[in-house]
Amino acid sequence: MGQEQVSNANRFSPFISFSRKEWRQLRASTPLLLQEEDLARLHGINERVSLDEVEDVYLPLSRLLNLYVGATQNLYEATHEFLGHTGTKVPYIIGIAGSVAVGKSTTARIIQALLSRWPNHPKVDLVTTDGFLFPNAELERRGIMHRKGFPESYDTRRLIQFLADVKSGKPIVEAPVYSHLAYDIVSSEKIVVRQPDIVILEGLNVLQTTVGHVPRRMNIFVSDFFDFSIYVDAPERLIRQWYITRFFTLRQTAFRNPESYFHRYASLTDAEAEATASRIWEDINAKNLRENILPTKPRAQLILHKGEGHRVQEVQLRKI
Ligand SMILES: Nc1ncnc2c1ncn2[C@@H]1O[C@H](COP(=O)(O)OP(=O)(O)O)[C@@H](O)[C@H]1O
Ligand SMILES: CC(C)(COP(=O)(O)O)[C@@H](O)C(=O)NCCC(=O)O
Repeated sequence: MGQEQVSNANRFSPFISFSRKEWRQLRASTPLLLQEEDLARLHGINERVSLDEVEDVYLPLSRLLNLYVGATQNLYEATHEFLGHTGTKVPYIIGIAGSVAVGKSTTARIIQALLSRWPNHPKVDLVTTDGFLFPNAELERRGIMHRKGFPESYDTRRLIQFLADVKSGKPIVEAPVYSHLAYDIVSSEKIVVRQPDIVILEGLNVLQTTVGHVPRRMNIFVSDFFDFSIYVDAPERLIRQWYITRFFTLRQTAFRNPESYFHRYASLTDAEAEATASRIWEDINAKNLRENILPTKPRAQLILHKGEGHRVQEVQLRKI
């Protein structure tokens, strides 16, 4: 492609692309500096996340989100004034999508920690969509136990009801909880959302509008409730590697717990662990990525493109 064709392609793309260098400069006027305690908190989330990554990628992102939340809060004030002060405060909702093991939950927790430092939105709650998976008993009844994470394994109706309740300003809204240890929904536990300033909803499925190639029967989508959405992206060969590495870590940690659903994996040799993780990756997670997750990428408002070592190399922001 010649130079002119490249710039034409960019002109018609719905996204503006930033190299890491360009993106990090957008943090320049952020008054926020990271304090020792913030760093400790971020390392508590994931000790492998480097300070460079936080400063170059996540601080500019938190600045952008702060501006967007502030603009929405101003719009809300305008509507409130127009209606004669009858409205209730409703949370700003951010969706985070991407493959299993791409780093959605780490990204969500970093963003939660950084956003809660801004005075106009200190209360930031995090909800994951795994709580909205059908319980194992129901998945078994439907014969789809091997399809966990695929669109049909979620109670999407319930997820949409949850979001509708949060967005209508209901004072207390409950979300169900999934345990990776039990590999099932824990019916005795709930996450309680009490009108926070921001809700981050993280999960594979948050930008989906179809089940496979068939449009969903409901004409309302999870993403209809989002004020902003992020897709965490990386080449499949890297995500596969991260999935296998995480499986090895779990073999030495969580799987050792006799209560773990996958306790039997704790005694696998390295070669067996590699083969088992590769098989689960190929049969379930890679398939789901190709068929149901990757096609939702262009629907996001912002895409984080990761490379080796989870380093974000490029950021794409949707033009308004
Ligand atoms: N920014 C990052 N830097 C280093 N390691 C990361 C980063 N994000 C995620 N990881 C690692 O990658 C793996 C997958 O991350 P996780 O957040 O659990 O993914 P997901 O929620 O998408 O399944 C984990 O082992 C995690 O420690
Ligand atoms: C629970 C998950 C479906 C992820 O759910 P999410 O929070 O993204 O909705 C996934 O982590 C999972 O367990 N998949 C099943 C295959 C596997 O064990 O990797």
